[in-house]
Amino acid sequence: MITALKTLAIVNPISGTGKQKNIECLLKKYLDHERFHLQVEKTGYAGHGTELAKLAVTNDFDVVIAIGGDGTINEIANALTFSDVAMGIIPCGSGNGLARHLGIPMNTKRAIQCINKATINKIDTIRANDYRFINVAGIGFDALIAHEFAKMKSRGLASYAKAILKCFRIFSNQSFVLKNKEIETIENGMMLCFANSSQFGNNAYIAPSAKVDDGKINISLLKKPKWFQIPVLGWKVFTKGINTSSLFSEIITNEITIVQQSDQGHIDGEPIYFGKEIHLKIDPLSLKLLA
Ligand SMILES: Nc1ncnc2c1ncn2[C@@H]1O[C@H](COP(=O)(O)OP(=O)(O)OP(=O)(O)O)[C@@H](O)[C@H]1O
Repeated sequence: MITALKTLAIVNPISGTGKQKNIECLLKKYLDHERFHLQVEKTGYAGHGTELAKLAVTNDFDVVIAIGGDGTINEIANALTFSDVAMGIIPCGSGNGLARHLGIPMNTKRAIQCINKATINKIDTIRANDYRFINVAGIGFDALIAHEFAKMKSRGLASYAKAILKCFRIFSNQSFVLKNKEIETIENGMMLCFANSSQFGNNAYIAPSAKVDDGKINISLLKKPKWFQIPVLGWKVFTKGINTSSLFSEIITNEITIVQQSDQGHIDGEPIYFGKEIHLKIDPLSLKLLA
């Protein structure tokens, strides 16, 4: 007899636009209960996902399913990295960058059916000072957007677009120092992104060649476009072609130190403070993923 995998589903009730309201019914109906012995918990506050996932590790769970967006996934991944517990994903966020990169369906029923057939593989995680992330973090313009977006009353794509427009008007290029064993350079740009996966979310590709299991961090530098360059740049971002833009350059490495002018940053769209100096290091294949 095959024993069912001890599984905890962690639902973020405030992520995205509320697709997860019906999640318990859908899990009951479509999850393979012979393969997964399921318990469901909801997060009650920011950071709760990490606490619940840590409990799952100490209580010998086999799988934790993150139900939310990249912020929820990141909280859970932080607790599961270097453990034997695998993370599954049912995307219910606003951007769902990692889920889209991994090809997980945005439709909840189909995402559950994918989990039924999924296998366990390992992916990289990235350490940035005291933080760890698995999708995309950054400094500069996108960090400012994350801080601005956090102040807004409503989430979703329209609010995000509003935050982008507001920040674009006030933001100018910054200088970033990048140094490791191979390079030491000062670059001017609008933003510097640290990518494990290829996209921010909503199929906005900032690092088209990034892979989550290659042991590398893709550092993408984007210079501020002139207003007339925005339509083409936007089209390139959403068609995986940003690497053909003259405003884009990339460093691919496993470890690097970056010095910025501000102390702001973001991880998977959540505003944080990295400080002026950021040490980035990849931890190859440090997280088990059920996908
Ligand atoms: N009950 C809660 N109340 C308030 N905040 C919460 C609660 N539970 C979790 N959170 C926080 O909500 C944040 C946003 O969630 P999440 O990133 O999953 O959704 P999203 O921003 O809509 O999606 P995406 O990141 O894919 O764009 C998480 O970083 C988490 O810390």
